[in-house]
Amino acid sequence: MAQAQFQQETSPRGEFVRQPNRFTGRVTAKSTSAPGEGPDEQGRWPLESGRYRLIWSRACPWAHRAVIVRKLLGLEDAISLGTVDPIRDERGWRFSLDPGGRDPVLGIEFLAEAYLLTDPEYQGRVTVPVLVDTLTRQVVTNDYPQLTLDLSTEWTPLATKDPNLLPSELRPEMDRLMQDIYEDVNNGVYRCGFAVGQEAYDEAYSRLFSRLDQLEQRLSHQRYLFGDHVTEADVRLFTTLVRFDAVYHNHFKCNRNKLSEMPSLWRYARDLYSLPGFGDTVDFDQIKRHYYGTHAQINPGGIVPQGPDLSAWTS
Ligand SMILES: N[C@@H](CCC(=O)N[C@@H](CS)C(=O)NCC(=O)O)C(=O)O
Repeated sequence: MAQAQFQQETSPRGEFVRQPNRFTGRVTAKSTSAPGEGPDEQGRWPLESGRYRLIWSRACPWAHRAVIVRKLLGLEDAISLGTVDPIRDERGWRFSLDPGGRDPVLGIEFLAEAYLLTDPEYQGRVTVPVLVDTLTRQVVTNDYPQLTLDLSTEWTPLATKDPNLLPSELRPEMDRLMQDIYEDVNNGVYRCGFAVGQEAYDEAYSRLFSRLDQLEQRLSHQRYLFGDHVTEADVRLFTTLVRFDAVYHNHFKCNRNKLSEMPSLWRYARDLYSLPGFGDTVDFDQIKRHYYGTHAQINPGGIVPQGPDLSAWTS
């Protein structure tokens, strides 16, 4: 069997099995801690404007969704944003885009510093997105699915916009659809790309395209996943779709067809792209350089392809 990109996260059958999210702290107005204090007995950090810093990579779909939701909710002043270099070196994500190579607020060079300060025994991958407490430089959470749900629900007192991304009457159906989209599409493209067994790849590929066919059908008669209103489910699907033709189709072998060959999904993704918070947070150059440049088992030479032509996203 071929060498896996992430040995620790590969099953004996060659499937990619994503590591669990190590840090699961939550920021909420329900915390009984005073401002400036750490989490209360139930692990709840106090809600404070300007205290927490979201770290993202422009390349990463999981981090991208947090940045979109933060913007849609108008939380930019409440939660500051730090950006890592799309190319990791052997020490992982680094702040080499910042002057002096350090995050200007946290003062660290590598994201791993915050992880190890919080858990000196941490041995997993150091991932984005992550919410960091600027007072202690401790990681609050890298639990990206909970993070965006909390932005919509627990951060309401600091939000300056109310896009209603999680309409309560739709929640049960949204949760089911978001789970299907996670398994087959968001994580499905990684299960294709990081599979090191033919069967594991075939299964992930078939689930990915069956789910995309289903979504194509759904979107043939409605503008967004839940009608005329953008919800968090759209944010979650968008961050994978916008990377599809640029990287997943080729680099992760998700190549039955391009997104641009699925008319409803293509119309839908470009519609979202045109909305504030979506297209203006996409950086195709960093996306391509990250994927093609950092997965040595998949693309040993690190060559970043010139194509495809992405101009249709904006035309
Ligand atoms: N936190 C999640 C997902 C987030 C994630 O995988 N982010 C990627 C970027 S898209 C990352 O930070 N990878 C770092 C690495 O692979 O070393 C996980 O632990 O699997």
